[in-house]
Amino acid sequence: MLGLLANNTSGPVAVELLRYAVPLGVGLASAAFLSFKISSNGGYSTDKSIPTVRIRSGDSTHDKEFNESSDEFLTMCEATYGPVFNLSIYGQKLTVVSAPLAREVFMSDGFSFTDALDDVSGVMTFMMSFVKSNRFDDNKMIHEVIRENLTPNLPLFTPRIVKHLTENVERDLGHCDHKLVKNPTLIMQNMIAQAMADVFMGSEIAKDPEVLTTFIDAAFDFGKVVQSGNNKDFWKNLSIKFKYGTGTSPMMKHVQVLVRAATPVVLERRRQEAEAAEKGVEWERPLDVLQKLLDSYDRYNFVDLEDICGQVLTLILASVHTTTDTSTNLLYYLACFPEHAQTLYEEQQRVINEQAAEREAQRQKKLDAGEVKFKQDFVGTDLDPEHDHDLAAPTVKKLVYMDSFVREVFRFRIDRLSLIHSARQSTTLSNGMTISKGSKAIVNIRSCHMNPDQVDEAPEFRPWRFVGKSKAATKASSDYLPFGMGKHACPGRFLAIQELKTVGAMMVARYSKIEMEKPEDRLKALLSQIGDPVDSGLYFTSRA
Ligand code: HEM
Repeated sequence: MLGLLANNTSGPVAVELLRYAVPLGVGLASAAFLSFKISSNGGYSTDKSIPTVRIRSGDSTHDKEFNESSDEFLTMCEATYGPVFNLSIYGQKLTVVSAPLAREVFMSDGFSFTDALDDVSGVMTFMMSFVKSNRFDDNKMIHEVIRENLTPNLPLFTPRIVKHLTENVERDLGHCDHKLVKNPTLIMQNMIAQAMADVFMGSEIAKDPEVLTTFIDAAFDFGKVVQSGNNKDFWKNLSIKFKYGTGTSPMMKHVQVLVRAATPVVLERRRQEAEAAEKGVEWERPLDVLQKLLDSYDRYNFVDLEDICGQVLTLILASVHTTTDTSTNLLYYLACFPEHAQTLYEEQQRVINEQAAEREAQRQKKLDAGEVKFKQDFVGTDLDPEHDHDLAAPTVKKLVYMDSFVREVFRFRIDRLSLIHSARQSTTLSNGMTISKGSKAIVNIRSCHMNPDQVDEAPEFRPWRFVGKSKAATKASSDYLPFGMGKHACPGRFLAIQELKTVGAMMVARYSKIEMEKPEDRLKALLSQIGDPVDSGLYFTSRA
């Protein structure tokens, strides 16, 4: 069934490895997960006006109290100490910044998420080992490439994404009669990797089984290095630089897979482009990120194809694992709230029926006007009746209940403390407190997502709360931070949400029931974080 997967991602080992995979879109990698990698770097702000929360007698840190009930503990801290306070938690000394000041952490240039990630894991040295250009640009190039090329072309990418998702779900899940899938992540990762491979490298290269394996395994291999201890330790860091700074990075094998698969395709594209130029006709540029990078060769001073494939690898690390994790989590929400799955199904039926009727009306209009002679002349055109019921981009856009559901899942499933930022310079918040240079601020996401002033009945999962509001699942704001916000807000969120909504729509269309294998794990499933897979499998039952 999952024949294309490499051995190490197709069994229980994969689940274990998930714990260690830290993709670049590390917003999801919880502070708890990163904790064991840091001991003394940074620390809390030296500003004396920031209170330090008293440690409970008998404890040596705040971990135990936090773990007993993070909501209660954080509410108590805010009530007693105000929105900014210091904690000794996750093996670190962190300054917690809560709403309404949390947004300032994202909006100020004084704070960096990437620096914090590097501080706790030494990840940048490793990242630098497989790209040759744009190394210290603070993700500017990759951000631009996504913003200017990928996001605006999403409507064109959507049919290809849908095709891969559909093919995969039909092959790996198919018709089910209360079929137990022990590890739905494996199905999701295959689907997402294939769709991403098509978008990033183009349809032809995406067919290559080794490329697909790279899309799946890269984050695991990356995680294995990044998780291996306190990389900021001087000797450890030096050894990482020595080991991975010289082209011997374990990621290079993935770059080489991409280079090998891309080389003939790129040569053929060059040939076609030259031929078109010779004939004076316009060459129809292939639609994928690879082509966009090739076209931007001079703009970004890329060094060679290996460099370009290294940049694609960065994108893979940011996208595949994060989107796989959230798609899998979405399935658990559908299982936990079957009554809402029915509403989502009905919405989809309605929207698709409207689409089909609209297309039929357009065909009729053309026939009436004599623009098209016979009905069968529409076959193979944009108005081919075969595609009347497809999930096209405008259709996915109209799934407002699905959008609200997805946003509510992200809101509800928050990691209470997350998105650590390093202070690049001393920065004074609007309440007068200063986060001193070199210290670490962590965002109290609970105070943002569960803020009773902004969110009605915040502790409740209310999936339709955003319907009719201008709060799309892609829209970052101070009460919705799964993608961060401000200048560095995740540029891939438009693609990620498009895929998530499509996965959700496909699943409710195909399966009348998705159920938890172990209903007692319900709460864990709802609140599980990346790298912390749920123990319970899922049962699937097809619609009649
Ligand atoms: C559900 C899936 C995803 C989640 C939850 C997620 C989350 C995040 C978060 C929290 C950040 C940090 C934002 C900050 O610094 O404030 C981030 C950054 C980033 N993400 Fe995503 N991401 C996802 C998918 C993707 C995808 C599909 C792509 C690529 C197509 C991508 C590319 C990036 C890049 C390049 C950055 C760095 C941006 C910068 O530093 O300017 N992500 N992501």
